[in-house]
Amino acid sequence: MAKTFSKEDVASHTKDNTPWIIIDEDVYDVSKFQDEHPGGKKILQRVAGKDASKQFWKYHNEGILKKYKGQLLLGSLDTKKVAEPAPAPPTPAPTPAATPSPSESSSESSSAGPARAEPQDPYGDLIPFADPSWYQGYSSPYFNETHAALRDEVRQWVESEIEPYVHEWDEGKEVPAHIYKQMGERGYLAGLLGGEFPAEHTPHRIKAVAPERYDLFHEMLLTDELSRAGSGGLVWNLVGGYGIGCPPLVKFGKKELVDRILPGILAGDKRICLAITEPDGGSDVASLGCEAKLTEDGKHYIVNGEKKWITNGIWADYFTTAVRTGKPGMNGLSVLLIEREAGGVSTRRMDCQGVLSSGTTYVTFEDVKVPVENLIGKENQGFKGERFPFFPDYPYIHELFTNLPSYTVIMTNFNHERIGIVIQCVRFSRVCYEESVKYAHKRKTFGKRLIDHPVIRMKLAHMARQIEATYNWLENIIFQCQCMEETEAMLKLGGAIAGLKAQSTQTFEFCAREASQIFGGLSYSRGGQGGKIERLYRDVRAYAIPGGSEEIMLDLSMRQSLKVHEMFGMKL
Ligand code: HEM
Repeated sequence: MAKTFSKEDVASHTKDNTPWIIIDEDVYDVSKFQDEHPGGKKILQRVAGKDASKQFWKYHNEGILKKYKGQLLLGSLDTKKVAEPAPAPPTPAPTPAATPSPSESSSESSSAGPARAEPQDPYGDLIPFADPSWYQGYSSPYFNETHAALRDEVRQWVESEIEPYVHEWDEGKEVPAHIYKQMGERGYLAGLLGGEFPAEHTPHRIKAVAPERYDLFHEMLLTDELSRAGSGGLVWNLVGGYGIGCPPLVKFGKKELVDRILPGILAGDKRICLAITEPDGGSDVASLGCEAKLTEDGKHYIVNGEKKWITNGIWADYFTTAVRTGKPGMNGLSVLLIEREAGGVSTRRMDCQGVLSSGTTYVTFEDVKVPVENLIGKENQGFKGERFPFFPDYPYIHELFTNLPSYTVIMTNFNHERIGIVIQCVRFSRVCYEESVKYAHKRKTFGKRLIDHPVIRMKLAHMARQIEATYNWLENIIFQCQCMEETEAMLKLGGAIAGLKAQSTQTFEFCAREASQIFGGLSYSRGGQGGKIERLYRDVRAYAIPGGSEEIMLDLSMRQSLKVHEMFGMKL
């Protein structure tokens, strides 16, 4: 049982005698901590023996208590009421509303019209717009009890083992290896491949949801809840290289190669990244020059070249790499799985503006010998290849495929990557907004709380409207992806996803800026109450530029959508 103390007990622990303080009816021993307290020793001593809750909340947020509780908490006041036990989790009784995820609903039920959706139990802090509306007692056709259980599973992990340390990790430019390992053991890596849960390749399972019920909304939730830690560096460390480097291997790699290396990757023992961009070529992939020459015996490629801005490259064991195997242009590119242990692979960390713990890397390949079995997809068809022979029964789609450039290994990856970016940007925007709402309720200027100033409410309102608009478009896109075959989705949704990517990065940039104005100086210095905002502000460019810059995305969104709808019979 936790220890209890009377107010008199605490009062006897003053500055001269092992100082204790009270925060929210809990008792803390700050005697050993006072010398290292970043706010100063004297300020702590002045409240020694007293209730310091008011002063504490003025200068700190809840993350501080989570971080230091283990070290400083002695017990509570004997007057503190014991918290009611948490209500039992809702029984997973499938209601028509909350249950059928799109993949589960039959064509019969869909022809009967949408069922009336019952809301799930409210979850989280219930600050309006700080979480998706289905967390807060509003109905949704997309989420059932398995989604709610996964949300809680990830949130608890992030709040206890990640969020309190994210600032240190960002400053140290690294996330401890055991966190990545847990991503594997908890089944989260396996759940981030953009499709079915790969149960045949890993013994690891996600506790909250069985593989056969796993869908794209679960995957969305994983990334969303991880992003709540408020660090692009953290999310990119954990899923940045894997989320874009592994799907091409799984979808287009030879069975022997996949069977040999995928289980180690999914377990979190080995790391993989995607190596496309070069010092001389970003979005213009046709100009890539990293060369792979077939040996005379036809058994190996010899790879020479440089890659730049490669997320996770510094820690990667495997590099899903775009190489030139043929003539100049899009038709001479292939994708090779390069293994670090082959030798000739060097990696150097790059110094960047943001996402500091993500390990942005400069990679050089010097006479690296790669077995031909490591070719992913077909030679010279890494980007552009055979026409897709799908949908013969649907002439308009078939025609579409034969009229547009066909997309292979790398192109199929883009939608998945961009949706991941969108999910992160929406949550980071919510973090900026949520932190601002909380701070605006405690900070006073000119005799009023910030929230009581109309100009501050106006800022919050503009943040919220953009967040909700972006998020609702995202949900719709995830639903469409779930209803379509992957190749069809890639083509029909590519334009919308590109537009949404630009929408999300502009929303993120706006929210980071407005939050920073609300926090003032606290978001100009690193760490502390405005620490999340300062960090996210630096991370913005890492979202607006890679994965297709805003300019390219907006242009593509119109070009591709117009082309697709022309095929549908668009009337002008
Ligand atoms: C359990 C007790 C406490 C712990 C663990 C603690 C911890 C910290 C930490 C880690 C910081 C660095 C900034 C941040 O990360 O937010 C900080 C700053 C500060 N603390 Fe505390 N603190 C405690 C109690 C108090 C109390 C009771 C007061 C006031 C009476 C206080 C006043 C301050 C001030 C003024 C700052 C500087 C804020 C700034 O830079 O804007 N702290 N504290």
